Amino acid sequence: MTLTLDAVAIRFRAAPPLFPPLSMHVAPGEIGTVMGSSGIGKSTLLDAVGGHLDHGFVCSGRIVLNGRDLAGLPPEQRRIGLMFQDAVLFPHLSVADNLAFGLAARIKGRSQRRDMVLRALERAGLGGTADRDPATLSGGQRARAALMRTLLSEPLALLLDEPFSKLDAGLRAEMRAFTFAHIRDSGIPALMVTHDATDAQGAAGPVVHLG
Ligand SMILES: Nc1ncnc2c1ncn2[C@@H]1O[C@H](COP(=O)(O)OP(=O)(O)OP(=O)(O)O)[C@@H](O)[C@H]1O
Repeated sequence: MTLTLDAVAIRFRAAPPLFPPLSMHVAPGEIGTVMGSSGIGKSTLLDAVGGHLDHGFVCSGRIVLNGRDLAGLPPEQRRIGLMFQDAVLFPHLSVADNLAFGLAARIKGRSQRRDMVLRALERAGLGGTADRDPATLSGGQRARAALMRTLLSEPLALLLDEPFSKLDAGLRAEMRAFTFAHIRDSGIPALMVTHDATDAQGAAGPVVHLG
């Protein structure tokens, strides 16, 4: 699975483009990093890839996932996972039901879903937390559970917008290593927006600076 941005540029209505045309190739399991000053359009670029551009924005160039040009496709047909600063688990569901959420459409058997969720929790170092209320987990545990929920939905690519910026320094290093290792293992391409040069170094993939 690969993600290719080919001369992608975004403008708002008749305004000039937010940044010069951007090209980047992200290989399977690789993490491409987008850096640049505040307001340059980094989050808007992720919106364009995910299919969530606000009304009035126009995207030119090509965004190609696994050989398929994404132009005009709605988000649900793109199957792109998202990871944001705030790892939000549904508060009214147990940890296991949170992870099972994205599986329900694809895996019909309840016990099969449960097995997949328990295995994912083990992999994330969260064995034994399945039936707990998410509010009883630590911030780091919640962040790991949220990432596993996203990966279990088998996205074709992953978008990360400042994924570690709200975590304290120790947790940030741990979560960075955890996230990047799981992306590499999953073999999906990821695109990460960050202000933090250490994130970019850890990602060890292609890096672009907008503007
Ligand atoms: N719905 C909108 N309508 C008009 N302009 C918008 C809209 N959303 C964002 N913008 C503008 O588009 C530009 C890019 O915003 P964006 O959030 O993508 O920047 P960013 O590089 O991610 O910034 P930051 O690093 O501060 O998060 C900004 O100038 C912003 O004001």
